[in-house]
Amino acid sequence: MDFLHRNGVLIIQHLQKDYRAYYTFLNFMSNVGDPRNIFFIYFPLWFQLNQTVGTKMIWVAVIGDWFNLIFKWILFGDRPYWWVQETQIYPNHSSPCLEQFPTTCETGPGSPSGHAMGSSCVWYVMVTAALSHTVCGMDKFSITLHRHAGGRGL
Ligand SMILES: O=P(O)(O)OC[C@H]1O[C@@H](O)[C@H](O)[C@@H](O)[C@@H]1O
Repeated sequence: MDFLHRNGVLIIQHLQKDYRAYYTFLNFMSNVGDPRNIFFIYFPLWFQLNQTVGTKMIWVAVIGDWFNLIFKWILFGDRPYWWVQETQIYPNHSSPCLEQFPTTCETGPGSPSGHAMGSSCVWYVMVTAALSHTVCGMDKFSITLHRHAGGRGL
């Protein structure tokens, strides 16, 4: 497990150091996908626009959170920012310094990440809804075009 955590810390350090320029963008994407927005924003909004997508959104929130809770009970994983303080693998107080953000300062088990699971579900529902809307719109457009061309005998 230490091997996994150690490599996780290396990846976090790499992202925090080399992708600092993308901080605003990544933080924005993370906040947009925040599962708590489902109840306050996405579900009411989508339910007005499209009931199927709205219902899908609420099911994703409920089932995703439930699975996350079960997996957290089973895995009971350490969070990187406390693991680096507790592990003995870094000699003489040489533990790496990891930057923390409001969403990472949680006190419960960290694995699997509820934020990552929830955000990917939110993004999946929104992207598939947007894609099917676009494809549907293009299909209607091509049918209209076809009829129009057929009516003119082209
Ligand atoms: O399990 P993680 O990754 O710390 O994420 C949990 C948190 O993720 C956030 O996105 C949710 O808004 C919080 O409600 C939740 O507690």
